[in-house]
Order: sequence, then C-alpha cells, then structure tokens
Amino acid sequence: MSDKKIDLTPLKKAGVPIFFIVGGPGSGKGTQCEKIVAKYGLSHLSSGDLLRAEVKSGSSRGAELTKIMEAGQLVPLTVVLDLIKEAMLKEVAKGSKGFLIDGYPREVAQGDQFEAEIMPAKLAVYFEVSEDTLVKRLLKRAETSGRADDNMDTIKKRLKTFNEATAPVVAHYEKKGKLARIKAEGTVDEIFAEVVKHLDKAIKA
Ligand SMILES: Nc1ncnc2c1ncn2[C@H]1C[C@H](O)[C@@H](COP(=O)(O)OP(=O)(O)O)O1
Ligand SMILES: [Mg+2]
Repeated sequence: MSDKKIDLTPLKKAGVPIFFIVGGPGSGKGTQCEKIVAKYGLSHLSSGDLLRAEVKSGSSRGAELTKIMEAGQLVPLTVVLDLIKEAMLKEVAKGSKGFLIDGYPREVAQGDQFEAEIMPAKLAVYFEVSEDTLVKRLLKRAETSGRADDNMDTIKKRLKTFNEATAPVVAHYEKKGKLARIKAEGTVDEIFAEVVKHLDKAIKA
C-alpha cells in the first residue's frame, strides 16, 4: 500500500474544496456527514470506514489493523493517508464536487501531511460534545453497530487517544483561523443548522 507511488495529479487539478470533520468518537460526525452529503453533494470519506473496509478485504494488513483499532490506538499515518488518497482519486474520476474527510486528522501530523501532499483544507469542522454524552451515544450505537470498538473498554481508550492526540488538532486549526467549532449536544437538526451556516460561508469564500 505505502510502497507504491500514488499519482495525485487528477486530484490536484480538480481543486475541489476539502473539509476535515473532527470530533470525539460518537460526536455525530457520521450522522452530520450524511446530511451534508444530501444537501451539498460532497463526497464523504470516513477514515474509519476505509480502514474497516481494508480489514474486511482480508489484505495482509488487515489483522494488524484490527489489533491497533481494538486497542483504541491510531493506525500509522501513511496507511490511512494512502487509503484516503486512493478513495479521493476514485471520487474525482466520478466528478466529485468536494470532500468531507470524516474522522481525520486524528493527530496534528496527519493534517499537516495531508495538506502538504494533497491540498490545504478549507475548514476543519469540529463537533464539540462532553465525554458523558459521547459515552452514552456510543453505548447506544453498540446495540446495533456491530463495531468491535463500540464497547466500554475500547471506548475509554478511544477517549484517551482523542484527548491526547486529537484535541491538539482543534487548537492547530483554530490558530490558523480555519476552525468551525460547533456545539453538538443538541438534536441532529439543530446541529445541522449550525453546520450549514459554516459551510455556506466557506463554500462562497
Ligand atoms: N445529535 C445527536 N443526538 C443524539 N444522538 C446522536 C446525535 N448525533 C449522532 N447521534 C447518535 C448516532 C450514533 O448512534 C451515535 C454516534 O454518532 P456517529 O455519527 O456514529 O458518530 P461518529 O461518527 O462521530 O463516531 O450517536
Ligand atoms: Mg463515524
């Protein structure tokens, strides 16, 4: 995966807007992205979904990735970035209007590498939710998601990883003036109304 060079020319030429979607596990990234896709027709790429698909494909990295994800840790940067690049190229070939990169960057270095190799993001959208709410939502999701990481033990580890590695991402984009901080404790529609305000402004700019 990471040993083959990926030609990013078509992606760079397309020059479509890119939005990072950031927030703790269970903050509603996937839920809001679905609504954004319906309204704006952007391509939604969830780094977690890409990794889970890689695991399912039975590739040689699958078993290793499973171990890392079940420990609630972060997968190596180049692995995730390559998966994202390949998925973005596929979408560009289909005429993508822009991207929601959901669950990424998980750490500051991931964002910097993405922007250096691909293109700067327009905005990082951050869903701010208390830990209590995150845990409640994840335990509820666990009833139906079938996800190996939706259990109390892994949830605790994911929250720790989020607080240590991902919280600095928020500060990083805030400093650059590229953060949309959205209080995301309300209903799905209330939160979406806030999302729309930020996206409309960013897409016009
Ligand atoms: N505003 C909201 N209020 C209540 N529950 C919400 C919510 N937004 C999402 N949920 C639910 C849906 C899921 O079962 C769970 C986690 O949402 P998700 O979209 O899968 O989060 P993420 O992709 O950030 O991990 O919480
Ligand atoms: Mg998600």
